[in-house]
Amino acid sequence: MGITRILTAAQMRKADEITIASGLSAFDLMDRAGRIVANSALKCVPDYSRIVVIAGPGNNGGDGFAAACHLRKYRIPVTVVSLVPVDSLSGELKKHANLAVKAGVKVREATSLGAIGEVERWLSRSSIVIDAIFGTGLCRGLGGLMAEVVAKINACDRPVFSIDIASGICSDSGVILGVAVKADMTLPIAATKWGHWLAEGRDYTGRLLDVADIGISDDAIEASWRETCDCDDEQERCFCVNSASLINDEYLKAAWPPRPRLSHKGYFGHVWVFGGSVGFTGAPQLAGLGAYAAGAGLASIICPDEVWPIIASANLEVMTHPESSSAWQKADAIVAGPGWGLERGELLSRLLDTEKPLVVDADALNMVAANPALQSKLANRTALTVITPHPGEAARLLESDIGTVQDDRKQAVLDLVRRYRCWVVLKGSETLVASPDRDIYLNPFGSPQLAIAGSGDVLAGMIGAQLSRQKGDGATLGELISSTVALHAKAGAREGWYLPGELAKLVSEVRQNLERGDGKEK
Ligand SMILES: NC(=O)C1=CN([C@@H]2O[C@H](COP(=O)(O)OP(=O)(O)OC[C@H]3O[C@@H](n4cnc5c(N)ncnc54)[C@H](O)[C@@H]3O)[C@@H](O)[C@H]2O)[C@@H](O)CC1
Ligand SMILES: Nc1ncnc2c1ncn2[C@@H]1O[C@H](COP(=O)(O)OP(=O)(O)O)[C@@H](O)[C@H]1O
Ligand SMILES: [K+]
Repeated sequence: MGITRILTAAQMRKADEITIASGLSAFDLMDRAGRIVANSALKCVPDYSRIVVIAGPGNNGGDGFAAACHLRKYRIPVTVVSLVPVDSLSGELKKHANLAVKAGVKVREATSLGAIGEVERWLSRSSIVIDAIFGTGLCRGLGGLMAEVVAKINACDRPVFSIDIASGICSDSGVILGVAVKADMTLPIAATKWGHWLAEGRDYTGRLLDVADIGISDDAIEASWRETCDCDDEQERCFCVNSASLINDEYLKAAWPPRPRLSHKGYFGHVWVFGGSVGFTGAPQLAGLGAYAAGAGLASIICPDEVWPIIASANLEVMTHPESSSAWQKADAIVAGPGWGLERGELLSRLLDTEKPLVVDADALNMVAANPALQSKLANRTALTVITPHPGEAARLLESDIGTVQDDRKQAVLDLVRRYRCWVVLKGSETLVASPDRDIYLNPFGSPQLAIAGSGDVLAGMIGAQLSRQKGDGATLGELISSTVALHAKAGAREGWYLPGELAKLVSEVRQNLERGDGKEK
């Protein structure tokens, strides 16, 4: 399984340009896209009945014509409904339209609202509708004829197969630009786009098929990231995406290799959780359980003296010390914040001063958000640091609001990196992980079942476990942190209701399956 890249529209255009400049023609790219669309769509057609392609004015429409042509090779009856006059097409679009006609594709035009009844009739005769109206070139809200056609597609009760992205979804933000096709499946061309994942995009994409490889190389994609950065000063001001990819099962395997037979608890690291306060005695315990679930050898809690007896007596597994203890100085990694309250700024400041790998979570983030001195310490910390805000905490850290964070999560995660210069885990549906060098990893796993108080505490402890055993096993930091988010999400997506403490158990089951290498994790 290769890496699945995530691109913006500008990056996709740049990667196309680079590929074309290297000798692969735009005609061939479109032909390859069309062939893969045809083969994928055929898998969804029950018999050799008619396929209707709705083609828009740009290259997405061109992919539609090319697909129609390839479908004819299997003698499938195909109608292309062009939403612009076919005579107005030019370049490779025109060539593919001509080839489609030659191959026996019925080409019809619907270029004004008066034709909407016709469109409805063609749709009713199709076994599957291929949406080739707009791809990454959509730049403004749909209106008039285009909007009416989209409404008819959504009402036609046929499976809808979108080429590249559901028409009407902004490929950079996932928001609906006026109206959008509600696809049953989408075939991403050359790479996934942010719009498949963000905002409403994920719901409108339907099943996201494997990326169609049309010959745009990884090198071209990496160059597109570099060449679409328009910052003046790479060192100081640049906060464009350096790379973006989906977290996949390979990351999980890299992060949890088989346990060495001669290993011991020290090998897997000792995580220390700083947290707990009156009313919030469970949070550090959940983080401790999370640390064990992700594979830590030892987990301990340091909590305020007044809650120490409660936390210490509530569990056997996680060692518990009052704040006066200095045993934590041997920690392999520290998790600060779960249930800690807002009165622990001085201790947090000391932890920021250490060279220990540190996860800053929950109330520790709230203290940072309220205190410029802590902000500066966090931003200038040289040791490995991960912050794990949910959207509310992210808004506080950015002096913004939750709506702004959620409307552009990619930008929010980059803004957090720019400001705090550390690893960022922006939680929520489709959690984003970003490195200080602005490599972004998107977590496609999970379930709204995770929206339960305490599940974030479990995750913080899990990340602590990964940081405490970074000595191990050859996985990169990006793999370690993003696979931890994915493991938590996979465990949380398992059938049935669970309490956050039980989530730790589910995490440990998925993790053990990975370590055994028996591939049974679901
Ligand atoms: N080099 C190529 O030829 C390749 C093209 N590809 C396909 O091409 C697509 C991108 O093609 P384009 O950049 O031509 O973009 P689109 O095909 O998405 O559409 C752009 C056209 O739509 C018009 N438009 C935008 N918003 C509109 C609105 N709201 N109402 C009416 N018209 C609107 C624009 O003026 C432009 O003419 C990709 O999504 C992919 O499907 C890929 O197959 C990769 C290779
Ligand atoms: N709708 C959702 N879909 C997927 N994951 C979710 C959803 N809502 C919450 N989560 C996950 O659940 C966890 C909640 O963390 P957080 O909000 O910090 O909770 P708490 O502080 O109560 O532990 C995060 O890992 C988040 O990504
Ligand atoms: K489309």
